[in-house]
Amino acid sequence: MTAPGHPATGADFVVVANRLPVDKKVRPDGSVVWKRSPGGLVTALTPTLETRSGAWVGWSGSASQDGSPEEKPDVEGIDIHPVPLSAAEVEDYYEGFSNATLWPLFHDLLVKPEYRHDWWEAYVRVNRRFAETAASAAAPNAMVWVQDYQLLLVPAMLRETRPDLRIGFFLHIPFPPTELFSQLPWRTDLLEGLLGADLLGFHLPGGAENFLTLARRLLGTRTSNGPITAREDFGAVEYDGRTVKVGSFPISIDSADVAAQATAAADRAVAIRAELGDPEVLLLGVDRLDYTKGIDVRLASLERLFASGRLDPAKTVMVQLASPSRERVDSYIDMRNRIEQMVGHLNGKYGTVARPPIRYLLQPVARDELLAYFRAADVMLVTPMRDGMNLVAKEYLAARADLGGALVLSEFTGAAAELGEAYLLNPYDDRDVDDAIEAAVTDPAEARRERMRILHDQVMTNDVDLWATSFLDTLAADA
Ligand SMILES: Nc1ncnc2c1ncn2[C@@H]1O[C@H](COP(=O)(O)OP(=O)(O)O)[C@@H](O)[C@H]1O
Ligand SMILES: O=P(O)(O)OC[C@H]1O[C@H](O[C@H]2O[C@H](CO)[C@@H](O)[C@H](O)[C@H]2O)[C@H](O)[C@@H](O)[C@@H]1O
Repeated sequence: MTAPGHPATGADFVVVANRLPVDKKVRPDGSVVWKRSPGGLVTALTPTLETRSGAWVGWSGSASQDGSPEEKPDVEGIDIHPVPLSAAEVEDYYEGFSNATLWPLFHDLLVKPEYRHDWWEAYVRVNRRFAETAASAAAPNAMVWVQDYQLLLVPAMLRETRPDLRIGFFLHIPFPPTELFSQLPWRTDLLEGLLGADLLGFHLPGGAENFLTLARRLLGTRTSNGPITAREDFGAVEYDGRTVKVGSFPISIDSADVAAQATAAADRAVAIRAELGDPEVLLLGVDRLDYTKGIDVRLASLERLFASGRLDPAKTVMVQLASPSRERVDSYIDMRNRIEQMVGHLNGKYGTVARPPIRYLLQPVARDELLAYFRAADVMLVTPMRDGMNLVAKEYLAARADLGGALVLSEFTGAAAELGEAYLLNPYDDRDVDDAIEAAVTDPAEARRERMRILHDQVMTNDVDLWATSFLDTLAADA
């Protein structure tokens, strides 16, 4: 049956995400090129997008002239539907409400969120545009999968016009406890927006449980109270005559592909170590430059370890590969200045002209080069104050099919829930951070190898295909 107000044709499976799987680049001469972005989400969903008739609704990553319609890029196997954003909407919806209100609030208030009604109005307007584009792209009774905190209102907006659709939503960042979420002047609207979905997915059971508590306290809805476990036991909210299923689906990576590519990069890994002067210990950090990632935590720890002689700066090199992110948001500008000051301080104090202990790049690194770094590093430093999952940790483990290396991992990442054999640390406890890094450097080789064997197997078994399939099977199950 065709529901009124939408086309009889269209895609059976529609992904709705803030970003498209391609980025628009405008050349100096004004011509436009679209570059495929090799993100995990695209890799995970490509098989489903190709086997069903699949569409992707999202933003190109650049402001369009006056918000006028974007041309449609050609991507094999996926029908792309760009959602145009004007320069003002990029400021208010993306940099503002998404990344200066929701992002810090959902990451434990690491910086103070700003609550601005003009940003909220832009967020509602842009969410409606995403919902309308998705509604016109979807075939009758299609499955629509909405992604992340930029689009919290889309599920209810879609249901309003397209009650025939099966709607899933996945949150890629932590879901905060009621006490934090309730700071939002628009808390009820956002909660009702999410409850438009049939299935709500979170990385961890804790996020799903926070959501159930919130729905109960804020809307007085009936909710389940049994335990939630990853991919197996689900919660439920009774809302508006429907049951909304709530579950935990920890995301992962294309593990086999990362392992194969990293193995192929083994020679380059040797060359990287040589370029760095063949240090005794090579430490590595790889992050978007974000205040949640704890880049400052690891630099401060190195300072203490060098100062106390627990690590020798003449024998140690730390490479920090940072990719620029949200560069016009104040808290990101502050963070960048702080990190760059710390790098300069450490090199000034503990380096020689020929050999600074910290090598810092602020630019995205090509995929094959990144995998060679993973393969070269003795210790991977993943020290976020808070992180929904952290795919870097999983990429490092998959890259170490040789069972070399060691992973230092913050307990405050989603990944830590699955990776108990890592050198876990509390990033708020200086001594714990120092001890974990020192142990990862100095533990006997056999002990480190045994940890890596377990961790590598874990990531090879639980890959991104399991994430996507388990979510979509659960969404389809009660249709
Ligand atoms: N400097 C960099 N160069 C290239 N890719 C990077 C860089 N830093 C991070 N990445 C990639 O970006 C992704 C980051 O994912 P994740 O760790 O989950 O955090 P987030 O999505 O919050 O940035 C990973 O795939 C990682 O390899
Ligand atoms: O789109 P940007 O503003 O450039 O930001 C990049 C992405 O950052 C966030 O990533 C999260 O998702 C990862 C995969 O689930 C997870 O491992 C990580 O912990 C999260 O921080 C954000 O949620 C995405 O929407 C952004 O595209």
